[in-house]
Amino acid sequence: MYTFIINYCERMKILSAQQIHGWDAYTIANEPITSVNLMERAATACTDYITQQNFFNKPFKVFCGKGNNGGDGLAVARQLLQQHFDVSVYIIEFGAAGTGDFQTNLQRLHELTVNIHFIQDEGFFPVINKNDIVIDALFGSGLNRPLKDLSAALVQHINQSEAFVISIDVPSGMFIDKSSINNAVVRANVTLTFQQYKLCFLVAENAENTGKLIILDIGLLPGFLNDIETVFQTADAASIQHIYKPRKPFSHKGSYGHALIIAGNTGKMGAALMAAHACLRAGAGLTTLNIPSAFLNAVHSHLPEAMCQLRENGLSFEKINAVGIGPGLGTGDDSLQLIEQTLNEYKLPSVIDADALNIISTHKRLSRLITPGSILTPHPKEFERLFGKAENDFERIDTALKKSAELNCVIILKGTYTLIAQNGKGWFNTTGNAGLAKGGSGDILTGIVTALLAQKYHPFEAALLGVYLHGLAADIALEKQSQESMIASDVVNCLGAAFGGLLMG
Ligand SMILES: NC(=O)C1=CN([C@@H]2O[C@H](COP(=O)(O)OP(=O)(O)OC[C@H]3O[C@@H](n4cnc5c(N)ncnc54)[C@H](O)[C@@H]3O)[C@@H](O)[C@H]2O)[C@@H](O)CC1
Ligand SMILES: [K+]
Repeated sequence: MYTFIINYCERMKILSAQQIHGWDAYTIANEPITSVNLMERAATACTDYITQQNFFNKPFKVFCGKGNNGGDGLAVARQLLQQHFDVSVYIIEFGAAGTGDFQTNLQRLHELTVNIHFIQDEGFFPVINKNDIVIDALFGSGLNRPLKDLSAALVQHINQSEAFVISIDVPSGMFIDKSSINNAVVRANVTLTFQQYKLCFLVAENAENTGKLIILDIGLLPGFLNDIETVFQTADAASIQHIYKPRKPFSHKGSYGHALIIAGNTGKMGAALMAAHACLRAGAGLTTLNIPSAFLNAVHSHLPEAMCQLRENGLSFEKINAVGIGPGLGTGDDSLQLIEQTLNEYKLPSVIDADALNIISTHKRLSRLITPGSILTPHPKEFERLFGKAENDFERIDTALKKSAELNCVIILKGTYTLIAQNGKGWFNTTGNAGLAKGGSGDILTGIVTALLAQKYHPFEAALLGVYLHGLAADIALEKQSQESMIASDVVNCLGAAFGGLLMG
């Protein structure tokens, strides 16, 4: 089994709604701190953020439910009033009593203002002006069913306004760990969430509703995380540093492996060049490109460090430590043959990308030939061609976890927060930026991960480190480029600084 276990990254676990609740309770019991004081700490973190923004004394309209998310909203409203802001509070009324901490905060707020309104039906909705700042504290991690009736109408009312919206913990109506597609969900400009990433913030389908995500530290005790099992984690600098193996002074090119990149075809030779360039820059001892002979001169003039195998002469895996196959290969019969031969003859893990994945999608029998430990690097469209259409991002992620276990492979599902799935568990990468949304980015990722495999990183480590470095290099490229102007070669040229960044943490 190619499962690789990392357990030194406790604080990056992604929790379910129930576990989040458990973490609050653990902190309350063990710090110890009262529940209402923990709420005060969460509210203070929100108020501090809000008051540091340039809202130029605009009026605040704070919308609260009657759970603890609403309690946060009431505490924020009080703290803003204490700082002399103009604050009105609106509480959605379902007839039931609020939670204890909600009631305590309501009492505290009553001592400061009478500007508190209960919304019993749509007639009570206030006019929301363009100039208002809306604080959305209707529902948080306790949401247990889609919003409907009055609460859905209120969310729609907020969304129809042109006001700037700040959601506390989560945009109201959004589920923490499952899809909220087609539900009524607040469309926030900023979401102030507590302590950790939540799964809902890592998927593209929620991006428009989340707006800018700010993670506020509210001092939940890290000890809780030691003993809990999660399906997902994020990869942080500390975990990546553990993976990274610095080069040894008494080493030679043979110490770092020989990578073979099988890529490129007429009209798409750039993909092969970019993958090989990235492979060289990511540290492979030797890099060989398998290409049609017509492009030999192009490779020698652009990448003199790379060696070439001529495709017409067949494939050779002699002394090859890692294969990367697919970028710019095309989907013709010649490529099908190349892939079939690679899957049949090469018995170490490979990186399988782009057209190689597309060919496997149309010749499903090939998936049975994939060597255990191989790394598949689909973007969402390639993923769907391989494994079927998903109803939403959460379903796609779930399929990636299942397929990684079934095929005994690592699956890199590319996206803003790329998922690295292995044996039913998932890691999300947090480096990178929208400058990577461009042709060539995938080709260089294949080159980087192939180079790391050649250097004898475990496939899961190669995937995690490769994706992290790829994103970090893109972040560093922003020092000289914009997200618009950045091209894949800029990212490759920043790999040196990215490796350097690993050492600094
Ligand atoms: N001490 C704590 O437990 C802390 C909790 N915090 C806040 O507490 C929130 C979680 O609070 P709660 O667990 O009380 O939950 P919420 O405040 O998210 O709301 C849950 C309430 O709404 C009801 N509800 C759920 N779905 C509904 C729907 N679709 N329509 C109508 N009503 C619905 C539930 O039955 C429950 O009464 C977090 O998001 C966070 O904002 C923070 O103050 C940090 C500390
Ligand atoms: K909320």
